Amino acid sequence: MRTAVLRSIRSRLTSSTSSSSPHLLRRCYGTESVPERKVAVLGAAGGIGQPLALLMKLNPLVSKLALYDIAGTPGVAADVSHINTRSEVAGYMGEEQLRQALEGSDVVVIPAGVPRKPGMTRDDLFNINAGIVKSLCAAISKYCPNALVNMISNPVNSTVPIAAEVFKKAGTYDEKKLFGVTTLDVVRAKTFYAGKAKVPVADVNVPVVGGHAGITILPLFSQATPKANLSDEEIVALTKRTQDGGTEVVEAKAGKGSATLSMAYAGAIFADACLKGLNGVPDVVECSFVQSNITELPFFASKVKLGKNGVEEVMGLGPLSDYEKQGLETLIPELKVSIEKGIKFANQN
Ligand SMILES: NC(=O)c1ccc[n+]([C@@H]2O[C@H](COP(=O)([O-])OP(=O)(O)OC[C@H]3O[C@@H](n4cnc5c(N)ncnc54)[C@H](O)[C@@H]3O)[C@@H](O)[C@H]2O)c1
Ligand SMILES: O=C(O)C[C@H](O)C(=O)O
Repeated sequence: MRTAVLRSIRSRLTSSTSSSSPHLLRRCYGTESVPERKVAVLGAAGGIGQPLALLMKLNPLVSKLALYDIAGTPGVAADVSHINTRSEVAGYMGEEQLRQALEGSDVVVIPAGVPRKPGMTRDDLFNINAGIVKSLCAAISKYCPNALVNMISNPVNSTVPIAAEVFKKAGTYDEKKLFGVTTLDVVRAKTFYAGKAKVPVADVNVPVVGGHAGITILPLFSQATPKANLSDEEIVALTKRTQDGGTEVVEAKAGKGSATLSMAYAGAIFADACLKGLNGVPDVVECSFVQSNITELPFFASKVKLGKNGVEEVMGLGPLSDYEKQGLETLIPELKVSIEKGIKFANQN
């Protein structure tokens, strides 16, 4: 039973999250040919950090796993390190160990920061998380300026622009290497769509574009596959449930935080896609909030092709339904404000 579960998780992480062929992956990842890759998780002792550390330890593409937090990492690292998989695990605690945690990293995943409580918006986290993200990104620009950065800390619509500004000031900004992790929106859209359309969830694909907060999350159910005959009312309900997915969890947790387990899963899927891209696996595609020129906004989430240098191609939106066109028009002003807030913070503080 235990072996079957582990096999299933590992196969999900190494087979197609994207359009990559499982056969090709198997050929690319014969044990001898897997390159060395270091992944650092910043905020590794938290609600997301701990299950994410577990999932990254199960990922055979990782050879070194650095677990950093301001407290609690020795225990998490000792625990995870006993799992008999490829990567070597090390825990780092406190700012004086941040350099060691980051040096040599290929991918840095950042779930550091405070989560929401009921009644809060993601933007209410800005005052605390903006400063955390800014200082962590300053360290990244010093110690691993070439790493791919996977930003999970909220509000993603502002923390990604903050990171970009910090990297620009340090002279290390590479727009191909900075990603806002919006995979949980895709994970939710797939789950909700499969339930409504009564199709096997493993077969479902749904792009989610825009940003990562409320109406800025725009699932494109008109492009969902397998196709299903859903009514307009059903599409509206699915869209709203995807947009409010985070709040649904925050309310259910009743003051004990926000999504951690589903986020760890989503974060692991996205980090895995980044590693595959770095390793030269072709046609790795995931949605992510990146520097973009597909709309008038400087950052936007859409399908992105990942390659050896990070973003290989920011893909277009594809054909939109009238409902989606309207959603796009409505989200742009809100997303613009969040992006500008992040840029302003980074430049004033
Ligand atoms: N992008 C998404 O889809 C998504 C989904 C869920 C949660 N989130 C966000 O992820 C963040 C973390 O959520 P959580 O539930 O894991 O919170 P948590 O409070 O359980 O864990 C956060 C961890 O960050 C650590 N931390 C704080 N300051 C730090 C610093 N300067 N350096 C390193 N670590 C630091 C804390 O010690 C803690 O262990 C929140 O901002 C939350 O809103 C994003
Ligand atoms: O909703 C939150 O605050 C956390 C996260 O952004 C989510 O979508 O679950």
